[in-house]
Amino acid sequence: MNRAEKATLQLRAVAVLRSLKETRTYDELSALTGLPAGDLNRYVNGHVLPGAERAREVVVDVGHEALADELVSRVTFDDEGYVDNSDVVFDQSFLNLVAPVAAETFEFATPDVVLTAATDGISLGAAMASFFDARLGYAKKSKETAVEEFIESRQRLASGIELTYYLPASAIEAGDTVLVVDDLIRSGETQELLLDIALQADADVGGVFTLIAVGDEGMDRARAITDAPVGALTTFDQ
Ligand SMILES: O=P(O)(O)OC[C@H]1O[C@H](OP(=O)(O)OP(=O)(O)O)[C@H](O)[C@@H]1O
Ligand SMILES: Nc1ncnc2[nH]cnc12
Repeated sequence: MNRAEKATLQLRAVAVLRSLKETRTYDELSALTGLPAGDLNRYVNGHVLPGAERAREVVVDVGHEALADELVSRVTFDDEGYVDNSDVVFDQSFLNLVAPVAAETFEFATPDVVLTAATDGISLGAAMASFFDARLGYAKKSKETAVEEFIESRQRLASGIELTYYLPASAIEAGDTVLVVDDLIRSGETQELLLDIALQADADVGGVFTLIAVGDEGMDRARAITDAPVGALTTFDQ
């Protein structure tokens, strides 16, 4: 790890601790992290940075678990098993915290472009793109007006309905590394379309990340298409 990477990791840990501190006392934060309250106070106030090893533990263990718990508390399921995750995808600050945790937890290649599907993937896509200093592209179910060239991918769903996603061709260049993200993966049909778009663009897939996986089907489908890391912040049973 070079100095810049170390500093980045340390600052990610501080961001995680600051966010956890917003709703906790130092004693509570100490109980959650296993770190002394005095150290936490110095980190949160920016007087001292955590060492690299401690920083990694904060981000990967504490940050991941705390965000996953928070996500579970914000998501509801209706009687037919459909997910309402509005309280997550409408909260850009929450998603901004997810980005460093996802980056540190899964070994995604650093992307040039974060690719997602409109509509609900966009806010997570924006958080991930901002974190990686990458461009954001979102495929839509309709053609954007005034755009002339699209990469399109069509699939007949289990229901028999055909689904097509369109991405303006200028969004990805050949050779770009693409991180595919979405708020939710269930069947994996949307992921299959997004990954197909990335492959049509001659891009390299650097990873697939979702906030919520419902069951394993969609994650397995993505893993069958790419060797890159495929990860979820939280997995719910089908
Ligand atoms: O793994 P899958 O079975 O493909 O499901 C996941 C997709 O479904 C939802 O989008 P939806 O198609 O409802 O569009 P929206 O974001 O515009 O609501 C969600 O945002 C994912 O993109
Ligand atoms: N909101 C949702 N919940 C569960 N599965 C889905 N597939 C597409 N949208 C979904």
